[in-house]
Amino acid sequence: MTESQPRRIRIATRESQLALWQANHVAEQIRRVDPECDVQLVPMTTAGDRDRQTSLPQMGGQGVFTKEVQRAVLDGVADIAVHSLKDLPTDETPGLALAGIPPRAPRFDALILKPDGPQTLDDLPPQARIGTSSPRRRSQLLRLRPDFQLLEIRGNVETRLKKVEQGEYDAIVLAEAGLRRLGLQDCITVILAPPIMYPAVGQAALGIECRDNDEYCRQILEGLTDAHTQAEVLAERACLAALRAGCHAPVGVRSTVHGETLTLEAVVLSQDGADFFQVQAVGSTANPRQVGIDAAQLLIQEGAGAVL
Ligand SMILES: NCc1[nH]cc(CCC(=O)O)c1CC(=O)O
Repeated sequence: MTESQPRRIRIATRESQLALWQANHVAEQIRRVDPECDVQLVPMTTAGDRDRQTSLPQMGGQGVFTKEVQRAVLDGVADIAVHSLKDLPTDETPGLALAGIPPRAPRFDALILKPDGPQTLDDLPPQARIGTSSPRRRSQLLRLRPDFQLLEIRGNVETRLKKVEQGEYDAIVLAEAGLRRLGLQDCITVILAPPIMYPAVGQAALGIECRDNDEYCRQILEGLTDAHTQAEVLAERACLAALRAGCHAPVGVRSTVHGETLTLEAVVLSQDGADFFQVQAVGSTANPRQVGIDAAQLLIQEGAGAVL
């Protein structure tokens, strides 16, 4: 990087409230590491934002929130792309590098119950109506309570909260991280942590991509990266990739780092929650991908391939 040249980073982002919060957050971090850098946002609409009716798996799934944002960086309309890592397909995109992985927020799921009804999962009546379109959340809830009615829900976080407030659902499940970022954490009734509910691969983490030959951006993004989070999410993503399952598969994970030891627990469920496969792989933070591959192999050995 030449010190005398004016520096600029244009951030491609979806224009949802959550995506804008995340992009602004990254902009602030960049300004902190390079106060001379002119940081701008380039908001855009993605396929996933345009079509709010179709369920995500039906839309062809992979990359509905990320493709356009990546395209802007590849085309040179922007310099970096900020994604919810959970929504970013595990297949590498030629020309782009996943160079920035900032510290992860609280990663569990949150249960939001109708204010005037029961206030725990166990107290919900038979056949309670639960709004979630995520196969991972549906399967894990059905494993506990096969009687629940799992119903599709789409729309942004605020729309979904309104639907449970108005009684269209008895409960909904959303990521704690997204609610916190939007300042909506007060609506959370209970946190659903393992072994009740394993979070998604990459949940609560951000992934920042740049063009793979952009040395300035790579250096900046490496400066925003948290080694601990990076080791966890690389293991989680390697597991999902090795299972050849997408972000809509009923796969949950919990990774932990202690010193140089990386542990990955992974679960795979059938859609109805009746079949449940659970494994644990342990390895080194120096080779996180291997831990993910090992976990996937264990799952396949256990027979999880039959439900993926
Ligand atoms: N698939 C939508 C999505 N992508 C990222 C988040 C929340 C933030 C995160 O988990 O990183 C959400 C909403 C949700 O799952 O409640």
